[in-house]
Amino acid sequence: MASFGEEHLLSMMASLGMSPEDFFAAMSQKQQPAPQILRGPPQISMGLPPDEVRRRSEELERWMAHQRQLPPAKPDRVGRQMLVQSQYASHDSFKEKAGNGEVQIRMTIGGFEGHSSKNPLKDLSPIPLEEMLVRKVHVGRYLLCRTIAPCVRTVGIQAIVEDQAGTTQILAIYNYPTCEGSTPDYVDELIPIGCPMIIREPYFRPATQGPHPIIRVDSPSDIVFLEPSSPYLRGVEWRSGYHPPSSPSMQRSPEGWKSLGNTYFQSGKWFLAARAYSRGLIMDPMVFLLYLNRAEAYLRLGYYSAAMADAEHVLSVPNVPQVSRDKATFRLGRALYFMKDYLGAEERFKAWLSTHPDEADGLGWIARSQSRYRESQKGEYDWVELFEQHKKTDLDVAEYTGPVEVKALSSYGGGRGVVASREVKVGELLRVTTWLQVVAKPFAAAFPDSTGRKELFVSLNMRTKFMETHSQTVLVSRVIEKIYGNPELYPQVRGLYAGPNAEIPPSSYPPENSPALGLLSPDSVGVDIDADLIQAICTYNSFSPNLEMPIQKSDGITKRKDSDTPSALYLFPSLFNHACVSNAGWHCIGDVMVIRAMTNIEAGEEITLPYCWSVSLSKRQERLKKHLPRGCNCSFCQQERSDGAANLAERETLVESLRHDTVARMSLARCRTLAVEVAAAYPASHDSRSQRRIKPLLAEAHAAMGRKLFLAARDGQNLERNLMASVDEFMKALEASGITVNVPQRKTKKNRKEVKSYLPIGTDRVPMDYDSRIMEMFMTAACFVVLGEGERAIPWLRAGSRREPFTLSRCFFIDTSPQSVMRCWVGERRSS
Ligand SMILES: C[S@@+](CC[C@H](N)C(=O)[O-])C[C@H]1O[C@@H](n2cnc3c(N)ncnc32)[C@H](O)[C@@H]1O
Repeated sequence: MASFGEEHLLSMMASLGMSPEDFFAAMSQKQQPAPQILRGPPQISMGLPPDEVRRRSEELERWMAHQRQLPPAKPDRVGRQMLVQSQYASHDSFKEKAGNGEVQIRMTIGGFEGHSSKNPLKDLSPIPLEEMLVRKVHVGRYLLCRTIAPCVRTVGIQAIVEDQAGTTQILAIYNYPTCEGSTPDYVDELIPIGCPMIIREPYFRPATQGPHPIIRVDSPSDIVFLEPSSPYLRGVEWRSGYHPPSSPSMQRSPEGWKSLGNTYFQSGKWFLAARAYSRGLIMDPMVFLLYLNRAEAYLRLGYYSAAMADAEHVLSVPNVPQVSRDKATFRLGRALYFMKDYLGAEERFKAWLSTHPDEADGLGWIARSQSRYRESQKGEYDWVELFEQHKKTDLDVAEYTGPVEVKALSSYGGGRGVVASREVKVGELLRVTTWLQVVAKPFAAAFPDSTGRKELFVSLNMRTKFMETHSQTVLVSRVIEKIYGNPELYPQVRGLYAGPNAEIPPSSYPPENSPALGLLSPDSVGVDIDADLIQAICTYNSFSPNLEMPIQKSDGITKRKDSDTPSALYLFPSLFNHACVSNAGWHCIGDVMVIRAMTNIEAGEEITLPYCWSVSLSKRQERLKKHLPRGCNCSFCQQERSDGAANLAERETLVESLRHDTVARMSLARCRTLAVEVAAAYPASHDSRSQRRIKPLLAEAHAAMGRKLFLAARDGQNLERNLMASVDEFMKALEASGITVNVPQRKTKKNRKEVKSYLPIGTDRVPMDYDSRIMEMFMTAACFVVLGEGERAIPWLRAGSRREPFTLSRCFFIDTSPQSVMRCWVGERRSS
């Protein structure tokens, strides 16, 4: 029974539509203590400025350190009725908000006090809730409990559970498969009332966002949902009764489970379907149709090794009718395809086609398998076809790794890096045979989704003390789900660098083949997933795939439409170390990452990538902080620093003046003096005779000047003079970026062919800021077209549209014909 006070509180929470956790969090926010007293944790909320986020994170860290020193203690118990009623109120509110189509904004804290069990369930002994202590991981024990109220989607899933003795507690389950964006109805079916479960080595976490401790499960491998005949339920009695009120009834036959599974399948609830088929199989493992159906459900979920195992099982059973064998063969082919066994897949599709000669589907799959095999073996891609699909976030492409190998490089965090296994030349993809190329698909990815999102996450990453976007937040649970469904891939993720406080990973990658583990059933994964480790790995290895977007015309400036930051974990690309001016570069087409040489590379030379780029030294250091807490020391940064503090400070100021919006408002005269000021901030005495120095800020200044002159000409001011001056500035911009500008060749009878393919730029180096420089090449061409010198324009169009992926991707969005350049000029003039 709830006391009068409790009832009062209850009705207040219900009227506010708040769960006890939310309610107490809100209350403690109002009564936030002074930091030094450490009476309660600081509250982290959205919209705090970065400095304040850092300050509160540090305070939270101190608070947790203080908590760790305290002995474990009995929690204050909240009455059963109060918990259940407020959970129902939250559930109603959850349903109402979902019904109204409201986007649920959720905030969480990651990289902090996580716990995942590593001991097998068979070695654990039960513990009742009454014995569990706050601030303690109950190593060697397991909690048997069941839900007594509907579950509610919060950041994870919030449940109210009871143990056999009827003691109740709030349970928060994070990172459970298929929960992202789930509706109230789905959650009701995923974890129904009365659902019995086991929590391995439960952690009773002190409240961080409210005074109420909770049992917190971070890893889906720590929770085992029990089917009715589980040995862990044998002889178990529940003090509160056989079934909690409102618990759904269970199927009683394999056929019942099959038909329930089919109903789930038809409504796209593949996880629930796979679970229903599994329960049918527990009742009768001889029903091969349940394996066959489950294989399809696993395929839809992306649990490929499990799908393969089920399809293979059906094919191994004697006397299975041909129609089912065919289905199993086709499903096996698809599973193998997505497991990158393209030859195996092709074989299965051919076998399938032999019994279905009229089905076009089979031919399509055979062709896809053959293309993927070619790509994976030779690195031959149809780039144009790929760029055409650039908006997709799941391109059908095979991975390829060129002449590179992982080597122990002890000076780096993680102790490894990637080196060239033979000499590599930068150059045109289709002509040069010794190019470097790595093409990778993400292990898991999250892209901003403007349509139909039901929830928006923001998280505080306690490792970096930065707020993370929705995509960065959900990436962690997507990686966990991929491992859940494909446990044999876990070693490849676990072998990545997990930060300075984690174990040093093995020096080789990928790890030696360990015996393949499959998913046992949707309710039980055969591998212990360390959720905290995955969070760390995502922190130190994820990329933000810079989706290709059409270059938009506006003062010649490249603009992208992205408003959120996509986030993806790539496996092999995670092994490359950083250099600001690197010898290789990366970019993405859809979710496909392409890594290519930016300069010629010697055999054995380390290959580096830029993790980020900015012309500002301080901005680069700020962005690299989580990787390089003591700052980047690459040769380019060293060279920049050698210019001295005064020049660097001056350049930081000038970076601000060179922002595109500022330049757009600037007069031509001011822009000219700005270019002079920038040039002066690079002391000529530091220029090397043998090598042209890269001066990215100077490149920006010249490019800005060139654009100003171009616009002045377009506006009718000294057309010829301004266009020639504009070309001159563009040339200076290219040179400041490190591009060699070639003297045009004279046409003679002998070299007519060479002149036809002549490139006005050197091809031995692709600069960091190539995106911008391509624009200048096209604008140079435009200048020549307008000046009536089409012949001189053509080499610049050729230069800007070189047939290699980095440039091709840009050109794909631009019509590079002289007519189009002309049209663009006339159009801009009219609109101005
Ligand atoms: C994505 S991992 C790169 C591969 C890593 N070295 C490994 O062994 O797995 C990123 C981490 O490598 C280290 N690292 C990368 N570039 C570095 C650099 N230029 N200097 C020092 N450490 C670097 C940092 O510890 C960084 O957090």
